[in-house]
Amino acid sequence: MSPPTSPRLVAGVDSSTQSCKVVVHDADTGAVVRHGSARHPDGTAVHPDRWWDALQEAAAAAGGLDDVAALAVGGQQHGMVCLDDAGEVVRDALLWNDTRSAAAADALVAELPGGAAGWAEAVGTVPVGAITATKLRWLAEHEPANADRVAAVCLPHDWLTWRLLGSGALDDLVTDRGDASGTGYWSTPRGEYRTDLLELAFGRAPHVPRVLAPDGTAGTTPGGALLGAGTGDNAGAAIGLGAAAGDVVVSIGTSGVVSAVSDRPTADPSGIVAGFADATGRYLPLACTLNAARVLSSVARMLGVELGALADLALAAPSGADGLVLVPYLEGERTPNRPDSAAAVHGLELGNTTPSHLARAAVEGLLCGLADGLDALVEQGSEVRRVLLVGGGAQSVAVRRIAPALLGAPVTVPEPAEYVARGAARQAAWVLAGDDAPPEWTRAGDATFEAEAAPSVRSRYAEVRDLTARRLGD
Ligand SMILES: Nc1ncnc2c1ncn2[C@@H]1O[C@H](COP(=O)(O)OP(=O)(O)O)[C@@H](O)[C@H]1O
Ligand SMILES: O=C(CO)[C@@H](O)[C@H](O)COP(=O)(O)O
Repeated sequence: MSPPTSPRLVAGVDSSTQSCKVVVHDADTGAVVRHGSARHPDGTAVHPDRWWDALQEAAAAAGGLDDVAALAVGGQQHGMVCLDDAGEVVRDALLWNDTRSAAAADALVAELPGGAAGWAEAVGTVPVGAITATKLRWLAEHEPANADRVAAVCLPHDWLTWRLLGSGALDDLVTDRGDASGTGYWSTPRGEYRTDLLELAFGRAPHVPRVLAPDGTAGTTPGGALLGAGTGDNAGAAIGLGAAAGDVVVSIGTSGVVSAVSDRPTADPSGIVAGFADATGRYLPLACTLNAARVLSSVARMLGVELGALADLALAAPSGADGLVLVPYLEGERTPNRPDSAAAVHGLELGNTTPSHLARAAVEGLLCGLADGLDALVEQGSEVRRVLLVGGGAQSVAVRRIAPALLGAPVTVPEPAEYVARGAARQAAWVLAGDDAPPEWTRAGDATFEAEAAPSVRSRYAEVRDLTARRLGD
């Protein structure tokens, strides 16, 4: 009898806003073999070395990567990583949720002929403070000495892939179409860089990463593992979930995201739907809010309870919280574009001033913002057969139960797993196999939630969502 053979292993990395997760999978079946994670620092400007440190810590916690045949990195989108001509980081990266470039975004929208519609046609997305191009404009205007040092600009997953490659040569920087499509200077409909828009934003065109095909390889790590192209975290989640036509993915992490894979690019001049690309050669129209899981943790802190108790409180109040509405713009907001707004509570009456009502209003406010994004996605042509709910916030039983009523569709909660890391690992397995399509990895353990639609909760939220105070900032 021949001895049992060990499975071939692949790893996926999710370098997200709050943490880094490393998951090692069986390349053939997708089964999780081992995993580890490490925290990222708080804040919206972070030195990329901290992501590298967290990746090392998470990989060690996952039992190391020495026996892994291939790996790929999924990462938070849009963050501006600037390198000088020696490959040194010029300044802390400005993350997707850093809103200091909101005025630069307005200026860039005004400067392109056609304004918002012109940008939507050109690259698929109307720039807001999240988009990399606006951060470059901010840098050029506010830190000219740093701007002068910039030889190359890339994104978090590009930089980590480059560090894993280890050559240190700027020419070895690579990205993929999923993450490139969030820069504001790569055209989703045309599949190529718009160097003219990079120059418009920054005044000149620094070196940018080569865009690999979805099954392309960045090379080999010094340890001998094949490196996949990697992608942005939302494209990573879509491939990790195996999202198909009619599936809408709602992710409640640091950001709130509603996205759907599509065979055609979108161009939404309202700016609500960002016309991104996915990690398989298709498209990923997406609406992203700045305020998601942290709405729940913040309100839990206000009420002095844990997240589980917050969910119980929310479920103890009636639908609509007897008129209490929480508009959750704790960090300003991106969709809708309200970078200067603070959060608000409306509709206080003697009868609804209980912890339970506030907890309910927090869950409903968070979900109403995502439901607005879902409506916009449908207007852009996405079909909704079911909603797949993922991210840390999907662990909340209140979110699971209330989401179908506000999103207007059955909500499927896949078995808790790191779907971004799984997507990156599936991409790595695809590169390793050299096949035409990613390997078939099956998922088990979906739970489905249904509820009667609650249009009155949506309309009460819509009445007050623009009634907010100005944000004083941090
Ligand atoms: N049971 C829960 N209820 C509500 N929020 C939760 C729960 N479990 C985790 N979270 C939140 O999920 C967030 C982390 O989710 P994750 O998807 O990993 O975020 P990110 O990818 O942005 O780092 C944290 O803000 C955490 O508080
Ligand atoms: O900016 C976007 C999408 O456009 C965010 O979704 C970021 O990609 C960060 O994601 P999380 O850390 O919340 O997963």
